[in-house]
Amino acid sequence: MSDPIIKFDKVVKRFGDLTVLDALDFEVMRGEKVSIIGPSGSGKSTVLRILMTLEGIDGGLVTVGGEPLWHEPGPDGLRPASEAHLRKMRAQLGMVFQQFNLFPHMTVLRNITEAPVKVLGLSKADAKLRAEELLERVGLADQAQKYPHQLSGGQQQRVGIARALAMRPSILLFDEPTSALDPELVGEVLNVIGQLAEEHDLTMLLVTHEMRFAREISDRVCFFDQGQIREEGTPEELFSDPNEDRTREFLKAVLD
Ligand SMILES: Nc1ncnc2c1ncn2[C@@H]1O[C@H](COP(=O)(O)OP(=O)(O)OP(=O)(O)O)[C@@H](O)[C@H]1O
Repeated sequence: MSDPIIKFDKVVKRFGDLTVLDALDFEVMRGEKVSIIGPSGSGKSTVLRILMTLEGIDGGLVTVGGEPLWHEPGPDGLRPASEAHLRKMRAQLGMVFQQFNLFPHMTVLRNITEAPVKVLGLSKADAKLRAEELLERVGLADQAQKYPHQLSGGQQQRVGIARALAMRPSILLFDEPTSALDPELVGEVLNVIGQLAEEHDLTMLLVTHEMRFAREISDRVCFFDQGQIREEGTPEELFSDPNEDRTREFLKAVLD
């Protein structure tokens, strides 16, 4: 775990007058499981959306696997990335969204096979095999022919996880994957994410309000505040013995 697979170097992100990321420095090592916690509006989801190439940046450099994400080499140094470069870089990342974002008019199976066929060029038969294995893994082998609206939120989110994994990303991003779920459905989704966290090679970056879960599965927890990492450490350090008053206040508010 010595090689940063994700690196934010003085990254600035603004929405109009609002500076959401303020010269953010942030690294994730290959295979590391990192949770991002922090108050609402502190820029946590923005970090994931930048990595997923859903939002651009206004300054600094993001690298993924050692290559610039939002830039590519040109004759006079780095220039803004082309769509082809973004597409190539995006292939390393998968994202699980808060609102599942499944295609409502496609069956569960098709939701999972669509991108491997269209983007990776897999044959339909191979994509189906891959999808079936993944459905087995998330405990939904018998739901392949259903449509999203026929599933519970927890089941839909497990399809969302299978769909992200079908692209075989080396980095998996989770944006508050349980916050849209009824409380009784949270556990089944956390179980699946917890199993993935045991995979040595997979890098995971998780934005979550589930503090107990973050504590259980993470190698490192980062407390975000006002577009910067205010404090970071092992779960033990951050949750049991935070250094910063701001971290203590936040934890007190969310854990009480
Ligand atoms: N597309 C956008 N246009 C304008 N403002 C935005 C946009 N996306 C995010 N913001 C603002 O940027 C700030 C950071 O948003 P972000 O979603 O990253 O926060 P967050 O820490 O993930 O919060 P939460 O825990 O509530 O999801 C917020 O103030 C948000 O309103």
